[in-house]
Parts: sequence; C-alpha cells; structure tokens
Amino acid sequence: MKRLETENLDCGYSGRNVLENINLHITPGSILGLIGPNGAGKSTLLNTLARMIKPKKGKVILASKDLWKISSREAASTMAFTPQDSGSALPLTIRQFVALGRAPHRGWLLPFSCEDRDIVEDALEKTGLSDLAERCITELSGGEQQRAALARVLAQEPEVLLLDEPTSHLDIKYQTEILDLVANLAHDRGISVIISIHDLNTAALYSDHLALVGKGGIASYGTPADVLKEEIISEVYDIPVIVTSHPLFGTPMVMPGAKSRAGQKIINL
Ligand SMILES: Nc1ncnc2c1ncn2[C@@H]1O[C@H](COP(=O)(O)OP(=O)(O)OP(=O)(O)O)[C@@H](O)[C@H]1O
Repeated sequence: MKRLETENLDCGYSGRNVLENINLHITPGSILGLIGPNGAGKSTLLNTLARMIKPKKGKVILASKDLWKISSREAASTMAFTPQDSGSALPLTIRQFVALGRAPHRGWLLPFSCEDRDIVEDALEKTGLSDLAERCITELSGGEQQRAALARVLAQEPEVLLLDEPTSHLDIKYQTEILDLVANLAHDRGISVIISIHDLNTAALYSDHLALVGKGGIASYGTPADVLKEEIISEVYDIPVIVTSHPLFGTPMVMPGAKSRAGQKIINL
C-alpha cells in the first residue's frame, strides 16, 4: 500500500499562507483525523494533499514521489478525495455518479467491464444506496449526497482516501455505519485514510492518530489521548472544556467546561 506524507509543506492561497511547515505521514492501514477550529485550515490542507491546490512551499509525497511530478491519472488511480459538499451539478443518476469513480482505472472511453459493474453495485450497497440508485443526484438530501460521494470514492478503490467532513449531514445511524465502513477499509484493506471531523468525540472514536490544526500549523499531533487534553483543546478552541472517557470504549470525550452565554440567556428568560 502507498504512503502519503508531507515535507516542510506550506499551503494557502495567493499571497497568504494558511498553514506552514507541515510534516505529516499517514501509515497505510490507519486513520488520521484532522480536527481544529473553523477556518484553521483543515480543508486547505486536504485540498493540498489531494492535488487540488499547489503547495506554496515543500512537498506532498505519494509513494516516495512528488505528487506534482506524477500524472493526474496516476494520482487519481491511487488517491480519492471527497471535498466538503461534494455533489454534482450534472443531472446524473446516483448509479452513473458512482460509476465515475471507475474512470481513473478504465479511462473515459473504454466500456464498462463486469468487474466495474460489480464494484459499483457493491459501493451502492455498502452505503445503503442500492434502492435509490436511479434517483437523480441533484434531487437528494444532504445526507444522501454525502453517501453518494462516499460510494463514488469506494468505487475508485483507492489506496489513500481523503475525506473532508464526510459525515456532517448524516444522522447518528449513518454516521456510525459510514465511519465503521471507513475504519474497515483502513484496518482490513490497509488503506490510508485522512479525514476531517468537527465532532471531537467521533474523531476520538475512529482515529488512530489526530492532528489538531490551529495557530497556522499542526498545534498538536498524537493518539487521541495525547491530543484531546483539556489544556490543549481549551487553548486552541478558546473555550474551557472537560475531558472524560467514553463509558464503553475508553476513548477521550470532550465537553464544554462552562455554560455558554447563550445557554445562560435561555435560562434567564
Ligand atoms: N479559496 C480561498 N481563497 C482564499 N482564502 C480561502 C479560500 N478558502 C478558504 N480560505 C481561507 O483559508 C482559511 C482556512 O480555511 P479552511 O476552509 O481551510 O478552514 P477549515 O479548518 O476547513 O474551516 P471549517 O472548519 O470552517 O470548514 C480561512 O481563513 C479561509 O477564509
């Protein structure tokens, strides 16, 4: 399985660095969770890792090669990315949209093989979309669109999977099912997964390692227990928090450590 890493990476937009000196590596078969406050740079980093934004300095390295020195097809046959709110403006059915995931493997002009069809049907089934497969992608709820986006990257059969808030529109059942599926891909098939998640407790449950994005770089990196410490989270999110542990799994659980002003207002009404 192929390894993704960064070397002294600066990323951002014209004239402005959002993150500097990022040195990350993701071990095949593991999940790296990206957490951090709004606007910290999680999407900017994922887009840079996915070859959507060129690094301002340093490198993204895929399987020991500079990502910008390999062809986009080679990158796409190894690495799949779902950006935030990744739907399609084209009036495709869900099945057609998911089938696009096969393009890097068979080229745009070659006919679909039986294997391609089986892979697409399997991706639809795993994301609970088989019964909706003929629905138009532009007419789906936010959660259905997120499941379709995940089905498309499953059909791509990547070795490295980059997911930007893939569960933000999902209810607790689909959130659990989709993240269980992602965890199986990582741990059983050896895929490297980098996933941004706002919910710190969900990130703790599913990530082998966490990178806390903040203050213009990686503010903390390590296991969930290393990173989800009261002093670290309070400082980077600028809010008091309490950290306890999950009653079944023992993973850290973060909750607000002071009543919000909004909460007090409601009580005083
Ligand atoms: N296309 C763009 N051009 C210029 N600046 C941008 C662009 N996209 C994002 N930014 C800025 O870059 C910074 C990082 O944004 P980014 O979307 O990466 O943060 P994030 O951690 O993913 O935030 P959120 O949790 O709110 O999704 C922000 O200040 C944002 O305003």
